[in-house]
Amino acid sequence: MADQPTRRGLLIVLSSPSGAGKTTISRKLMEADPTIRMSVSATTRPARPGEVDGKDYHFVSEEAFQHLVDEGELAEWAYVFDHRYGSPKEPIKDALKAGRDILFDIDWQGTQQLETAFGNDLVSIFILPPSMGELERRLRDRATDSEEVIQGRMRRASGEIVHWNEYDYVLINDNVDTCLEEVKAIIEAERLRKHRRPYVAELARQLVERPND
Ligand SMILES: Nc1ncnc2c1ncn2[C@@H]1O[C@H](COP(=O)(O)OP(=O)(O)OP(=O)(O)O)[C@@H](O)[C@H]1O
Ligand SMILES: Nc1nc2c(ncn2[C@@H]2O[C@H](COP(=O)(O)O)[C@@H](O)[C@H]2O)c(=O)[nH]1
Repeated sequence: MADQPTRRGLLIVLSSPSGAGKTTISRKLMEADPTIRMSVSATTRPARPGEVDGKDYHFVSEEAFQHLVDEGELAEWAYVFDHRYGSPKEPIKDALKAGRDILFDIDWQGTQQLETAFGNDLVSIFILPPSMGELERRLRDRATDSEEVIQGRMRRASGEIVHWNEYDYVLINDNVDTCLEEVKAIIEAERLRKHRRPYVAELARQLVERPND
């Protein structure tokens, strides 16, 4: 059989209120499927203990972030919890061209912007916590933020959740392993969609037009 053209890469977006488990699920997903790369965001928020510059985020100053915006180097950006966060454009273009999938851990504002820019190449997943009480427990148990920051994130949780219906899929992260399996199933199915596999349409046409070949 002739070489099959590479399928188009997918932009996979995970959003949720802070603490529902996006980062946990993203890490496990990339362990399970190393072909998926994480989009490393730029942010003006200070690094948490253990976070690595260039791996978890590109930690930049306000001036450096503004420069990225002015130079058009971000595919989307937004203010989240009083800091600026944005997704670099270049790795997205490279991934799409190479037929690789790229994973985003971003909020609803960024998702709307990527939806406008990349439409058909985007799959968006919203992750709900089982309850607000459990969300607060997870933020507290994570032990990465001050009480003030935790309270701020809890106050803004419903402002994020209210956007659930703008997403293609909505999952409940009660059990991490179950939620991870659901994310994997979504990605598997989305990779098989016909508009991402041009050779399927080509084969179907050939089978109809030249059934005796
Ligand atoms: N299903 C789960 N059950 C119990 N704890 C969980 C579950 N999923 C994640 N956690 C824990 O909840 C905490 C928050 O998870 P995580 O950091 O992945 O959230 P997040 O959505 O990425 O938050 P943020 O938006 O602030 O980055 C972590 O300590 C994580 O280990
Ligand atoms: N619109 C964007 N949102 C982003 C981006 N990177 C992260 N985020 C979201 O910010 C909050 C807080 O993250 P934290 O690491 O400080 O806990 C969370 O909801 C992320 O999804 C981005 O590039 N663009």
